Amino acid sequence: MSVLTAPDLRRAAAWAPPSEEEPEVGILVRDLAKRFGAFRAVDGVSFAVPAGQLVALLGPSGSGKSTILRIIAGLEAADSGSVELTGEDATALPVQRRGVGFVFQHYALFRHMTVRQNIAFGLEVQKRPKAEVAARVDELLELIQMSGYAGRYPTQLSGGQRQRVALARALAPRPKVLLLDEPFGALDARVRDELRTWLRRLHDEVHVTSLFVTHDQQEAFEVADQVVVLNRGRVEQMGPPQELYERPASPFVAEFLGTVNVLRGRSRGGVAVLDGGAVVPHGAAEGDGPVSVYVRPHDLEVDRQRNGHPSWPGTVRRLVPLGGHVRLEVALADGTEVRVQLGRDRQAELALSAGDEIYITPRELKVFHAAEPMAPEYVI
Ligand SMILES: Nc1ncnc2c1ncn2[C@@H]1O[C@H](COP(=O)(O)OP(=O)(O)OP(=O)(O)O)[C@@H](O)[C@H]1O
Repeated sequence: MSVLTAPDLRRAAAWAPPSEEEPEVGILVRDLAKRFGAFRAVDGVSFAVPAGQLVALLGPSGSGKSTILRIIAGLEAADSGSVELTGEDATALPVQRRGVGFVFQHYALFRHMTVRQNIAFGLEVQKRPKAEVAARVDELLELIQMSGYAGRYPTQLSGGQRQRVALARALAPRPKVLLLDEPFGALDARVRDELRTWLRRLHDEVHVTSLFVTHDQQEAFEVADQVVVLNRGRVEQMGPPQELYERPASPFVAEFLGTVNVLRGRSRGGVAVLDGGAVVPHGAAEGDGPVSVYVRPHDLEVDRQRNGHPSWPGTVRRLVPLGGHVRLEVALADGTEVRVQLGRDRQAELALSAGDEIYITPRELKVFHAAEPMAPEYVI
């Protein structure tokens, strides 16, 4: 998380927008590295944000997200690596010449300025003609659906409204790229949810290349065209949300993106034998040795009898009704607990209750070799 100061913003807003056509890559970072003392906060990070896309930087706390964003903005200098913004090498450019707009969680609006004055701020620093400023502010007020609030002060707004104004203020000078650092992090869950939907719609209208930092997987999935997953200052994987979810490149990505059952076993000749004795045919992990099998709760089918496919016998320990589906907690033969997500209709057919003996069949699973390096699958 970062805190921007008023001088930071003033410097950034002095940038004058270019008029040339947009290139294909909005943001390109190559081999970025940054240490704080002996600690490697960013450790060889490369990724590209295609022009006009909204990309999320997703990772746990301390994975280096904000540091990367600050390096792209020019608020922090990298030890090595490069940053290109819309095709131009920006590595050595000062913040005011980068053409970036920021929205940060903890950067409050200027309290002594009205909504209109806050949005106009960047344009006034650029000394734009008054009529142009007024027209642009009106346009943005409409875009953020706050035309009726132009004369209010920040203290007279809700948290969600303030962040909308912060976004309009960042967009006013038509930045090349927009950088958002947990912009909804301080808001309550319901408002957060509304603002995500709103941000996605807004982005579909303005198409400004945007990089969005979040530690919340659901937020990244709802808002972003693509997600860059970070872990300990390194990129684990990048891709469209569904692809990451369905084809995680590492155990970290599989575990970070939603609930997953992890079963241990040994692989030999393309077949894994789990510690409990269950057998998993696969072709995924090369070689023999210890493996971890990752399977999502909704990728497990349940039957009362063996169904002809390799299945794992287990006992239902608990059923938790969760509206549209039921969560089963199942103990396998060796006592391993597995979570299964069962559709309401399927539960109506099976009428399961605690203590029932069942067979579960994985539809989809991913096998990782214990020795498999957690290397990113993609590198620019
Ligand atoms: N100025 C600094 N001096 C020393 N250490 C720092 C500094 N800035 C960041 N760090 C450390 O670098 C690591 C990465 O920080 P960063 O803020 O980039 O992570 P993050 O993924 O954005 O985390 P969060 O979601 O908690 O903000 C953290 O361990 C942090 O303590």
